[in-house]
Amino acid sequence: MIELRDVAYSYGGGELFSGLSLVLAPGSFHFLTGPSGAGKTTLLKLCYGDLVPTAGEVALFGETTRGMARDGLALTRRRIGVVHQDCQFLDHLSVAENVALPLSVAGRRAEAEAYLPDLMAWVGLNRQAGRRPPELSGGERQRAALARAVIMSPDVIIADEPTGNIDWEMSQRLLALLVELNRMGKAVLIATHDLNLIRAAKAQVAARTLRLKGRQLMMAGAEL
Ligand SMILES: Nc1ncnc2c1ncn2[C@@H]1O[C@H](COP(=O)(O)OP(=O)(O)OP(=O)(O)O)[C@@H](O)[C@H]1O
Repeated sequence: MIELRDVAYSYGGGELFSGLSLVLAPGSFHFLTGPSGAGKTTLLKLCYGDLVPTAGEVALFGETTRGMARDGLALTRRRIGVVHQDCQFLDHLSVAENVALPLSVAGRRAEAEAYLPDLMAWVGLNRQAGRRPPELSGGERQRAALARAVIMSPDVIIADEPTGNIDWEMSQRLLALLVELNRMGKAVLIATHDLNLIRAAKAQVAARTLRLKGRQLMMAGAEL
């Protein structure tokens, strides 16, 4: 579904990484780790077409992102749900309206209304649905961001440090949701520093751990 072939990326200075290849198959579960600044967020952005590689190719559902027209890219991106590191919301809208935003923007407001109650219940936020985003705790924000990422029924979920600022219990809850999505057949890719989270996940799913270090992507050892 997502394939990186011999990819390099540079923001203008030296290359962050090069010769990097990766395939995210349907139903796969990957973690991405590596030191701060190694390029994890950059790699995720390449995977969802927010950045185009400076060398090599990224193919999303069989189509390379280089030269993809804006409309085509926007349509393809609907098949990838992204939970961003800072998970920003529109503070003048309710939590439920924020979660429904991708569907509303796509002109599918009726579907959003039909689907929202179940989705809010699934992430455990029914009681918070009418609140404004600034009233949410860190863990609630992450779950709202996950709900927003899955409302378009994407085939792939990409999450950047989803448990960065939340406690262990809440991390476990978020992980359980991601595992459930994976069991429904969705490919999951999570960038994280949290080795305990990776260990907890490996007890539940066949997750692979990729490590970005020294400009290269490696499969992490069995100790993780
Ligand atoms: N828009 C940008 N312009 C120039 N340099 C950038 C830009 N975004 C990121 N960088 C640089 O690229 C490098 C990799 O950044 P990136 O955010 O991908 O790393 P990361 O592994 O996700 O880090 P962290 O774990 O701290 O979130 C860093 O040195 C960063 O300063």
